[in-house]
Amino acid sequence: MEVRVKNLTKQFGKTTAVNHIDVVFKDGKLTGLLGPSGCGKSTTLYMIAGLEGVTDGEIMFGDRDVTTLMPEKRNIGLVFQNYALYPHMTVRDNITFPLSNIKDPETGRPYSRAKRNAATDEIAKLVQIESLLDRKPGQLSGGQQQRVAIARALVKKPDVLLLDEPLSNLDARLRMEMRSEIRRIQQESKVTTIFVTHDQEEAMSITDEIVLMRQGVVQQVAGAHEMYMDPANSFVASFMGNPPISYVDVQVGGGSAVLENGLRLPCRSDYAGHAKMGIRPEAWALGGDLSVTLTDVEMRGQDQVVSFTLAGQPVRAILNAEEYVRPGQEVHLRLSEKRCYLFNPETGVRL
Ligand SMILES: Nc1ncnc2c1ncn2[C@@H]1O[C@H](COP(=O)(O)OP(=O)(O)OP(=O)(O)O)[C@@H](O)[C@H]1O
Repeated sequence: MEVRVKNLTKQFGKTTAVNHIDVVFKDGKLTGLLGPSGCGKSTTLYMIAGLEGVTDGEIMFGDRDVTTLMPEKRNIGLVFQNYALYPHMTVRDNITFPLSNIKDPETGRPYSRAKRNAATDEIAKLVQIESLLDRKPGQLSGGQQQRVAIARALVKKPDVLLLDEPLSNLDARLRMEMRSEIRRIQQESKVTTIFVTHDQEEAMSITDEIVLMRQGVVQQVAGAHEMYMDPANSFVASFMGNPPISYVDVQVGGGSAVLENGLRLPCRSDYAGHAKMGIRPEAWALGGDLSVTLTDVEMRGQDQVVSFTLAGQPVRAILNAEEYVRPGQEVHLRLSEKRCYLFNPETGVRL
């Protein structure tokens, strides 16, 4: 089911947590709600869930206006970072629990035991916890508990699945595993899913589309590839990618970008004038005619991240690790113009 928010706004006293946003969360897709701490992503999710009232705006699930509906009337599944399973109940009873609160739409009466069990078995198979159904949550690993929480959120076949930083309590290895599991479960169940995270890599790796927010305002809505390759502004360019993009002040014109010290970088653009030039770290390669002195080298195995300055401004580059380089060394680099972007120096808007 498509989720559409129009002019959605949340004010907490003087703080505008969410500032007049318009977003369409596509039917059957996994959308990441991404941004730094405090940008309003959880507040947006809570308003969609009905856990937080709206100050202004509308929330539509398909043709249904749910803006003022109680959470239990919205047919949503929710998963938070602390899974809040019932410790005294078995895994089976935890998963079945949401069905004990609602009526079977086919009969208009409470779900029969047989139907509850069948729904639980089906969802346990989907999230691969069939062998754990008789255990208590305390007898499960963190990843297994999170699978149970997802099963519990999906058992009543919600129209929308809402996940609030569901992986942040897991260790790094488990997080990677559960990332791909959430992707698989979402693709198999085809439930429209909104996934809150502050981790750009997590958002890029599993989502169909990313909504990137800053200070309550949506900066860009795009798939991971487009958002990385074609950022709308310098905030987006800086937020996506690790190591982050570097910036140098330039004067653009005649096929070049000229730095303050007179250094010329290739730059074909229709724009002429002062700009902030963003250079992705992978834009650089060894072997070229630009001479720089390395200030730092971080060996990562498959490649190495080096630092240097251009006209006094710090720049980071990812280089092939085959050639051994060290701090203090002078190296010759070339720049791929395709991975450079021009931004308005005041507003950060892409030129
Ligand atoms: N109940 C509240 N009362 C007052 N201010 C709040 C409340 N909840 C959130 N805020 C404020 O609203 C803004 C957005 O908060 P929100 O939790 O939505 O951000 P977030 O992007 O989810 O951040 P995080 O990743 O840290 O959870 C912040 O400035 C926060 O301090």
